[in-house]
Amino acid sequence: MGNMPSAVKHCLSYQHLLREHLGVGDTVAGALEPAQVTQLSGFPEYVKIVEVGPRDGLQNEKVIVPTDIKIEFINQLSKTGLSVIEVTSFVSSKWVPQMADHTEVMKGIYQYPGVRYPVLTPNLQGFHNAIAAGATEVSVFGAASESFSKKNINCSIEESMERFEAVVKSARHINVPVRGYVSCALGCPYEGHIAPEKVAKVSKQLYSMGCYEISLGDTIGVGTPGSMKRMLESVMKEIPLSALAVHCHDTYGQALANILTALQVNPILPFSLPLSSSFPPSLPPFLSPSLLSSLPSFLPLSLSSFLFPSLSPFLLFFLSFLFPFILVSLPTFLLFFFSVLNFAF
Ligand SMILES: CC(C)(COP(=O)([O-])OP(=O)([O-])OC[C@H]1O[C@@H](n2cnc3c(N)ncnc32)[C@H](O)[C@@H]1OP(=O)([O-])[O-])[C@@H](O)C(=O)NCCC(=O)NCCSC(=O)C[C@@](C)(O)CC(=O)[O-]
Repeated sequence: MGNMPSAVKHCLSYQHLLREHLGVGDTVAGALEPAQVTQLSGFPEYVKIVEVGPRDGLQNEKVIVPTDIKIEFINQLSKTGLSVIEVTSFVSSKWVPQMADHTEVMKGIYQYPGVRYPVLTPNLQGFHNAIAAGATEVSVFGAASESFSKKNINCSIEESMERFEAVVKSARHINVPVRGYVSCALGCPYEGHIAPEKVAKVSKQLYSMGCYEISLGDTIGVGTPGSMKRMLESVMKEIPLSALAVHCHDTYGQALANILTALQVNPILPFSLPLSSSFPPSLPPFLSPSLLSSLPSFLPLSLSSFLFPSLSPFLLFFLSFLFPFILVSLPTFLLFFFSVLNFAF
């Protein structure tokens, strides 16, 4: 799509998605016919959003963001109604200098009641540092690709599992919940295609050792609805859907399509995807994050490096099925109102 701004690309793929996958014409969600709204039913009632901007977003910034700005950023995010904000990584500053201020950030933020602030911990050293800095939830991060594991955390998948077991064991002693990431769930920058069975295997290992949620990362954004579906179907054979999350990078503008597919895979059971986008303070009231976080927990969703303008149509579309009453009843009410006026005068 050449130099088209990413927000426009998302809108285009959103329309494409409606047409191709849901049989809905050139329309926006707010203008769906009642029959089309019914077609969209079967989605989970709630999406849990795991905001990962302060970690996954800032770790990729060429210019290192000053610590006080990070703290302010996280404090502002906390006020939006998000229930989970990934704060930083307790990793080596030689590997990721952007996260070198992890301790200061963790100690500096205001931890709002009701908001959780997980941090990444690749090994016991990171875990102990995180706990000492005040972390109350951590995430281990493995990969379904050997090459990626070596490049990212300098060990094989097998070695990483041993390290993570040690972290989970220590965390359990002090009642600290642990999330598990599986990178390269839909493709690897070094190995290309990754078999869904490999993703399922690593996911199962993490879940079996005690990670309460497994976040399946499309690390380089090469996933498509088809590969997302195949991968999820494979992972779902090994671990319950209620323990799954997805983490979609939008590198090629496919994140919305992939998330929609994930939402459709099994609408009956609880589901979890992390959606790492920050909300602007001025959402329309019916799309407010506090509304999202107050709905029953069915689905966490993580979409990395996502901008609000591209998120908005998705949320509008996704939430519209929650409001068929509003969509249908407003025109009906107006018709009724005007026909009464007509009758009266
Ligand atoms: C895992 C290590 C540390 C292994 O790195 P290593 O060099 O193999 O570690 P080591 O155990 O041999 O120790 C070497 C040095 O590192 C230090 N060290 C050892 N551990 C730590 C620690 N926890 N915190 C701080 N320092 C640490 C240790 O103290 C020692 O220091 P020295 O004696 O040389 O001064 C390294 O590879 C690393 O830090 N990797 C970070 C990778 C990373 O953060 N990647 C980005 C996050 S993952 C991601 O973005 C994917 C995700 C989650 O978003 C999902 C998706 O999109 O797919």
